[in-house]
Amino acid sequence: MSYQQERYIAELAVQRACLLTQKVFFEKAKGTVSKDDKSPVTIGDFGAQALIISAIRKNFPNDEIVAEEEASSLREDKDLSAEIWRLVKDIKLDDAESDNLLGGPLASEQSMLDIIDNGNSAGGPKGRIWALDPIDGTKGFLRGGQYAVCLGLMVDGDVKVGAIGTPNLPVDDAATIDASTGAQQSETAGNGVLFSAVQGEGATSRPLASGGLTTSKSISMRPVAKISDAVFCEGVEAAHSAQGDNAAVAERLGITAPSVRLDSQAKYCSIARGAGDIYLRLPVKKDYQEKIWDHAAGDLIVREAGGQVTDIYGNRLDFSKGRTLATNKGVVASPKALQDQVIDAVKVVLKL
Ligand SMILES: Nc1ncnc2c1ncn2[C@@H]1O[C@H](COP(=O)(O)O)[C@@H](O)[C@H]1OP(=O)(O)O
Ligand SMILES: [Mg+2]
Repeated sequence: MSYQQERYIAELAVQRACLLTQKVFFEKAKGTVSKDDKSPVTIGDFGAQALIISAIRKNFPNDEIVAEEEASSLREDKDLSAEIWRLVKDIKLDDAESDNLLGGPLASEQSMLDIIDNGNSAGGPKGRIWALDPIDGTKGFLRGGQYAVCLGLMVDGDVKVGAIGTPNLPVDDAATIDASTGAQQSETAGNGVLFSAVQGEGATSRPLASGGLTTSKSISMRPVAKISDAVFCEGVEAAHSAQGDNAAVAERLGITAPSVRLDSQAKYCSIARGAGDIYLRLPVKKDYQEKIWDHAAGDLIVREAGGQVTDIYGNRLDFSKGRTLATNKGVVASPKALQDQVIDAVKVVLKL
């Protein structure tokens, strides 16, 4: 079966949620709140989750959803809830027909709270389950750097559809990202990309601001003749991946170019279109279990662009174990032909 309808709805739902996150950023985060104020993240996270789940409920009422947030704290904070509702109720896509496909606006603040709690599935190996991260890369979001709205559909534990909106990545697939600055503001013309993939049918990108699938272009990883010429990506946050170990792996591979640091699943998206080649996420804490919503969409997009995605042992990420990747440790992604070499280097560095 083809999942084009699911992809279409996922793209539009992510696109609409990105509009909300951008509005929150420009209203709340940019210059007006201190770095310690996490409220823009909270508002954007809950609002984007409500918008995306309502679109899934409208189109695929029987599907389950694993999403990062739940609304109990929001039910106790009436001011915050009202603030989120103020933003959520007015967000719509420019194109009315597309907006109708998503079911139009939510009915009330109460239904928004109820919808948020639809993301409480336990996940698992059976059935149709969506994995949603409404704002991945919250630190990047607050900085005006990279963040992503991520949605994947798993069927019987296998990722079939992925859609990722990256409001601050350059539209141009050939644009290189400056390793030292990374972040790009969304108010700059030419930023905002929507990536998507269907299993067996390739990966695409299109400008976030455009509608529909007609403008999508196929994307693929960059051919790398010599592994020492590869560019590697990693997270900005030292707490999320072991940057020293990442660097040691790169050194073993003969890579001398500095890493490109980006927050969020924008890393998967970047290597999928050839802006960078290898994504290393070597564990900092031995007992940390990666969450499925942090990887489902990106895993598929990279594999459909010609890459391989595994954990540090070379095992594919297993999305059938519940809300976390309970049987995997870390993430390593690269062009298929290079993956064995990269994993060998990882094993030496981590003494596996
Ligand atoms: N110790 C950790 N190891 C790996 N990832 C982590 C860790 N702690 C949090 N994360 C997750 O890393 C993601 C961001 O990744 P990146 O650094 O690549 O942008 C977030 O979703 C965050 O989850 P959470 O939102 O639950 O804190
Ligand atoms: Mg996340």
